Amino acid sequence: MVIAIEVDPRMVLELQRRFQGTPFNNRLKVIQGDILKCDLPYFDICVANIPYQISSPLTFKLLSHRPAFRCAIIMFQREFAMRLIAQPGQNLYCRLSVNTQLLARISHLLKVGKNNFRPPPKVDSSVVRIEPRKPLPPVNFKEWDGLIRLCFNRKNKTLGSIFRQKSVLSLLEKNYKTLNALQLSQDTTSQDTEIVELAALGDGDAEMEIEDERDDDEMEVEEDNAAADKSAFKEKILGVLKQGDFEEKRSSKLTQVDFLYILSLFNKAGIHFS
Ligand SMILES: C[S@@+](CC[C@H](N)C(=O)[O-])C[C@H]1O[C@@H](n2cnc3c(N)ncnc32)[C@H](O)[C@@H]1O
Repeated sequence: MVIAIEVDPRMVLELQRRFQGTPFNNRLKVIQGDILKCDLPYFDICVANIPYQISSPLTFKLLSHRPAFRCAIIMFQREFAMRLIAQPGQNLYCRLSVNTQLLARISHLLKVGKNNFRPPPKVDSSVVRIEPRKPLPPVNFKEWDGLIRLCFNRKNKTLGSIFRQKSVLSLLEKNYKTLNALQLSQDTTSQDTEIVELAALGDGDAEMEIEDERDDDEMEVEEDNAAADKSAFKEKILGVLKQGDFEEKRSSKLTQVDFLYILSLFNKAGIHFS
């Protein structure tokens, strides 16, 4: 059975008209709808000539569909196709390349020049084959994308300089503290919980009083402690990069395996990206 998904009702009618009265008619089901919004049915093979503005969301929608399909043959704008297949060290190697290649094997099948269309569009096209990896690598994809997003924000900088940025350090420190706090709260005994609950029954103003009574010296000590915490955290992050010899490396040259290794080193040190 062939299923066609088409958003434009005129195209739906045209498809149905063309197949009516042919032996293929009862093997074609046309669904009118937006492919990005509808639930995809089970499929084995996908063949698509798509509007190029949905290239990225469609690719990831297909790749997250379960059970995984066997193969997709899709025409994309040439540059998008080149990004999909780009390898470390190539100009177009980017977050899209790393993320799609983690989930699928991608190969370039065919160049389709703009003059093959009437009227010719502004861009050239390419047909690409996408085969989901089976099994998928055992990785938390949210975490993975969090790491890749940071690394490719400035793909030609060294990882050392990316991970020294204040915004990056504070994001990671926030994640680190949140996860530690969650861990702690899971580890607490029921007795501890009771104490916390009882404390919550106390007079809310007590906290205010404590805050008002802190003198300047105490405030300074707290600021010093916070600064020491920050610098210790920075050293922890840089220590992880040094451990894998990644501090001077640039994302534009790193492979899939390198990124998986970096993620595992960070995770082992309790650092998470989502
Ligand atoms: C590049 S044309 C290809 C038309 C035809 N399939 C062909 O190969 O000649 C893209 C088609 O996708 C349809 N389309 C655009 N956005 C869509 C969406 N989000 N979901 C489903 N179909 C969509 C358009 O109406 C159009 O018919």
